[in-house]
Amino acid sequence: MESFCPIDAELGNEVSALLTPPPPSQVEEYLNELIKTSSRQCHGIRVKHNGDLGKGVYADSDLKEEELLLKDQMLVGLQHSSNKIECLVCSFCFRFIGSVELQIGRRLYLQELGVSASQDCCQADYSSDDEEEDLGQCGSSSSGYQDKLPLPKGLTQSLMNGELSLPYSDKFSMPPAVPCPGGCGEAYYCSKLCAESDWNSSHSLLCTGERSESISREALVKFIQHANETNDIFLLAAKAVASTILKYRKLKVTQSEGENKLNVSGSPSLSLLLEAWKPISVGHKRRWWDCIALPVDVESSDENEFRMQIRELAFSSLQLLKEAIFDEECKPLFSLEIYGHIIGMFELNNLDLVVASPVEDYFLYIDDLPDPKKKEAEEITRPFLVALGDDYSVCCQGTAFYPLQSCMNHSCSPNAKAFKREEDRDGQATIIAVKPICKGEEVTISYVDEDLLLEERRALLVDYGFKCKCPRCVEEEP
Ligand SMILES: C[S@@+](CC[C@H](N)C(=O)[O-])C[C@H]1O[C@@H](n2cnc3c(N)ncnc32)[C@H](O)[C@@H]1O
Repeated sequence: MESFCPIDAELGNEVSALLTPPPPSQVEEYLNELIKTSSRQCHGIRVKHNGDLGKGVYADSDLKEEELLLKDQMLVGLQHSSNKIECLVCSFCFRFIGSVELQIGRRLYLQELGVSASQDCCQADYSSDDEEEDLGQCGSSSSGYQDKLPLPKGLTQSLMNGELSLPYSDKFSMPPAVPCPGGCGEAYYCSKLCAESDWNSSHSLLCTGERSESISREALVKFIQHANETNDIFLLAAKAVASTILKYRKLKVTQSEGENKLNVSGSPSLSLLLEAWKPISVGHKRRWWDCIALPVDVESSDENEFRMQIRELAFSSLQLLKEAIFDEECKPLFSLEIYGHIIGMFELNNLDLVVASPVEDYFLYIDDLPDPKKKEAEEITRPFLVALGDDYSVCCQGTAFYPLQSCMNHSCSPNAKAFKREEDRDGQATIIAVKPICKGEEVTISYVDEDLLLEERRALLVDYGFKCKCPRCVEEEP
């Protein structure tokens, strides 16, 4: 039987007010204002509605091939839980942090311990000004010893604590790891600014440390564990809920101070909540369990049951989140309808978050050194390379919602693409023109690999809930 969410029944009007998309003119105004903010580096584009496909991005001037169109800052993003073992990045901007030695040492150390994604792999102190290691807390030491060539005992620790430095690693310097001010020992940052920004935007509610502002740290740990064991998209949904609650509280303080009174109608708390919810309200969304594509191993006769199971999973996650960060004034945010639509929005819009690893650059640099420098350096670096194995450098991988990039519609012969250049070493989305684009033309990207055949592309686009009818698809249709 379907689980019943009492908040959906009790606050049906508030929930539907939150889920009703704002009028197109308001959406365009909000998004075009984002384009104007200088930090986004937008060039010659704007968002407007197109009757059939909802909103889209259009060229506002003639654009050249390879021109940078947009560097979009994420609204919310996360590094996949499994990837946290592979690399240490800033929990806010996703830049690599620490040092080449720390990146390599930490990865080998966790590999040796056999730490898996669902275990806590981040509970070590990497802060630059603290010499003392805190390695004892780091995961299980029971099993899963790597099949790669292990290093002599103590070497990985020497790398991690800075006793051992690798040749030429100073050419690949990274910002020192700043620990979370809340004391969770899980989040690290590239700067105090990123730590503060994350704290203020969502982490103060989602931190499991002593300074956490959640209502129950124990419940929060259970919520995080459940997400790590099932689907880490729940962690992203929690960020969206937490950031809305924190925005609501800030708006309330501003209003009570009498500054900048909001011109709002209806009950004050709903009006404030709608304002706080605005960044999410403009995203295209459907319920997660309605829009998620049926996995290939699920028979179509089992579709209803599959969708029901997804709904139940979301319900379990929501109950855990509610125990951890519930706020009576923001109660509608804890309805299953809202939770399902937030995750559905990620399903339909998110872009993979990828940041290249400086560890790869480091080993390539050593490989390119002239002899005898190369030989000397390799004598020291080779054992580490061998211990790391073929996948010696792994990029940061995650998922993020980008407010402007998510307005770009799909084409199987797109005129733009998401493409990280050499200098793009953080979690922002970079969109580049791949053809000249004329003023007024729609800017499109491909949601799937364009080199696939029509049927393969169509199968993948089912995830986004539409059948592509771009000129290429029409032409290729038998
Ligand atoms: C990332 S959003 C793109 C922006 C969207 N049009 C909006 O209004 O927010 C993806 C959704 O846009 C629609 N869409 C994008 N490209 C499309 C296309 N080529 N044909 C039909 N629908 C498309 C689909 O509903 C898809 O799930």
